[in-house]
Amino acid sequence: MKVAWAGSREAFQVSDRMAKLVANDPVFEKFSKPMLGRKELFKNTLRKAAYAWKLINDLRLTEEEAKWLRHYIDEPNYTDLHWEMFVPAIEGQGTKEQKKKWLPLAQTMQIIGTYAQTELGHGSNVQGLETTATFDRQTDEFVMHSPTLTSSKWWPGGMAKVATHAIVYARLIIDGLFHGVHGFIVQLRSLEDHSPLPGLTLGDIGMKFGHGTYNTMDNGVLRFDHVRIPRNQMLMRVSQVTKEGKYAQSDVPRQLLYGTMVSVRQTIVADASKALSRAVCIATRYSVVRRQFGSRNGGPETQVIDYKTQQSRLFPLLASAYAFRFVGEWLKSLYIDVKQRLEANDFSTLPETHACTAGLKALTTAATADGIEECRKLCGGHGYLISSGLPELFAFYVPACSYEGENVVMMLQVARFLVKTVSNLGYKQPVGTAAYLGRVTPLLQNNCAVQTAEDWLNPDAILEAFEARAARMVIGCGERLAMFENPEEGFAELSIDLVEASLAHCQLITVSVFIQKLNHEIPGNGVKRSLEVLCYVYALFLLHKHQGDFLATGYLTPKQASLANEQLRTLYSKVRPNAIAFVDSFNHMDHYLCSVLGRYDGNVYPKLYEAAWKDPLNDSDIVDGIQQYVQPILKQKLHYAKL
Ligand SMILES: CCCCCCCC/C=C\CCCCCCC/C=C/C(=O)SCCNC(=O)CCNC(=O)[C@H](O)C(C)(C)COP(=O)(O)OP(=O)(O)OC[C@H]1O[C@@H](n2cnc3c(N)ncnc32)[C@H](O)[C@@H]1OP(=O)(O)O
Ligand SMILES: Cc1cc2nc3c(=O)[nH]c(=O)nc-3n(C[C@H](O)[C@H](O)[C@H](O)COP(=O)(O)OP(=O)(O)OC[C@H]3O[C@@H](n4cnc5c(N)ncnc54)[C@H](O)[C@@H]3O)c2cc1C
Repeated sequence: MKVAWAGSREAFQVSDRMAKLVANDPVFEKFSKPMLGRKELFKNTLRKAAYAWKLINDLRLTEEEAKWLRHYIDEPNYTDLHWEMFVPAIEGQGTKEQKKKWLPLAQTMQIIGTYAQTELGHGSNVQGLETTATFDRQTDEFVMHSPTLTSSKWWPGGMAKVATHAIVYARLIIDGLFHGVHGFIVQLRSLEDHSPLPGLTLGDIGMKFGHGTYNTMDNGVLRFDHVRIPRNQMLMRVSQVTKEGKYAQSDVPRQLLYGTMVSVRQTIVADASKALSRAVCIATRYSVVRRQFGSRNGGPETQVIDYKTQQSRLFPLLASAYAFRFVGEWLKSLYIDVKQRLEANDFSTLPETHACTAGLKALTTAATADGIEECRKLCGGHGYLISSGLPELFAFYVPACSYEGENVVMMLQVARFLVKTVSNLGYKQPVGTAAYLGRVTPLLQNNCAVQTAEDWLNPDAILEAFEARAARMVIGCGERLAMFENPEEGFAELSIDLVEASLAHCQLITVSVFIQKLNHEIPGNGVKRSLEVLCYVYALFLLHKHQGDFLATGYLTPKQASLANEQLRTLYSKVRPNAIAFVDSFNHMDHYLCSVLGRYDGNVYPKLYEAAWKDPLNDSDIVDGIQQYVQPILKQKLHYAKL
């Protein structure tokens, strides 16, 4: 199962080696992080990042190994933006000459970059950005300027204190004409003494949610006061500006300007299963250790994992972690394929890839963030302790619902893709993830054939149910949209339904990828049978949660919906004996989990007790402030008993 989770034996070995490297090195200790102040916390992160870079070079780690190393260090920092956004932006949007100049500098970290798109006034609406890049023909330069307060760049990670360079998105202006938003490589700091270059105002935007998690990142603010950069620092794969000031667009579609976001959204989907599996591992192990009620004749109480209600909250999350792992793997292969096509100037699959990355990013991050919080509740009161590992994991993860495309905004992008697909149905056969929309007639006409709970243990029945629900919701939206004279007005009016239809479409993708995975790639019958159980749990849990959709579209009868729920209960009993094995298969080490409740050895209570004594408040019996503020209250003799 560890191999099935990792994707291959080799993938397992690489990640396992890197997990151990990090866990066994005292530099990467992280348990004390929540006790540090912001400055200490930040310096500590800089120290770890520098040491990691040294390890990467000394040990000659491959790109894959380096990624795992950074992952297990488990602290967001400036290198995330450098490797995941700055470098890919140059790779995807730079010309050959630009790549030749900038990539070697970035890949050896002689320069450190960030991705400066969002502003104080605009994040989602990229076309609304206000920073200007005005071409000056006399000097062959662009003048970068922040004309308003709301045009201040706001959020870019690593920008406040570390990055030497940024890809800055700004409105291109030539001779007073606006030519859309483009990316520019801008140097921010001196490579000699790290001071901000003239004309730039740079700073940190302040503390973020949670203490020891995202505050290791220096998210920054940046303002330009007429800062000049050479013309050849505009990323020019998509559009070019000549020294005469002529604006030209190559036959590469404009959407490629958004390519870095497609790349990172894909990574975010691939990473969702890491965060969810981490929370599920903690909650499952603790649910086996924790006992409440049910003691008979002085025997042990019931392990909380044996309560059906606990199972009904925990096991769907376990199944979701596996579903997200597989859909992440699948999306990565879709992305690699589109990347190769784009390099060969084949842009045909870009719209579908954009819809998949946007929609699955929204689906997986929302479910993961909610899932981590549910795992915290599944651990009862102790889940609220920092030492459970869950509050910090939640604080770290939850911004994924907003960054890289706010989730609802992303679902609306999926909706645009679906509406377009439906409106083209007469003359363009949908393919890939939308192929089912080419079979609307049977999907709209045939209803579910399930008659017993057993009938739900059938991948074809499940797939058809999810296809019929999504098709009926998408087609329904299409029909209602057609009644509006102005399509944009209609889209806005129906946006709630469109987001729900998009979610149905994305859930269909996750369910069908899970089923495909079982059909083709699982080594070993035991592993395959166990994963089949999780696949059914995932699908039937979604069906139960969204049964309103399945009923309202008329595909299911109430009886069939209740048979699905009955089957789900039976499936939970099948998951229970393997629950610990399922979570051990994630191969998460104690160092990575950083949780007393999720310890591999289950030695929870003595370690919880021990961890409590490490709190700085327990350094002495009488702490600072008691004499000054508590003793006087105790000693005063007030006339009235109550204030
Ligand atoms: C403990 C365990 C691990 C935890 C893991 C945590 C996760 C970490 C994972 C990975 C590490 C990565 C490190 C990164 C850390 C995060 C840092 C965050 C960075 C950022 O947030 S950067 C800023 C991101 N900003 C956005 O995403 C903005 C969102 N807005 C947009 O994308 C767009 O503006 C828009 C799509 C909403 C609208 O675009 P626009 O106004 O231009 O107009 P449209 O008319 O709608 O679109 C035009 C046209 O283009 C198509 N389109 C849009 N986007 C794309 C795209 N990306 N690719 C291809 N095509 C695109 C759109 O569909 C339209 O097409 P049609 O004209 O309809 O054909
Ligand atoms: C931790 C973190 C790190 C970040 N790192 C970076 C970075 O490195 N570089 C960078 O450039 N940016 C970064 N960002 C910024 C991030 O990309 C934006 O915050 C994100 O894209 C969301 O945009 P917004 O803040 O403008 O949200 P808004 O769009 O203002 O969202 C507010 C609300 O409005 C709703 N809404 C907006 N538009 C619509 C619409 N059309 N229809 C319906 N509802 C709508 C949303 O659903 C949401 O509920 C980061 C953000 C965070 C939280």
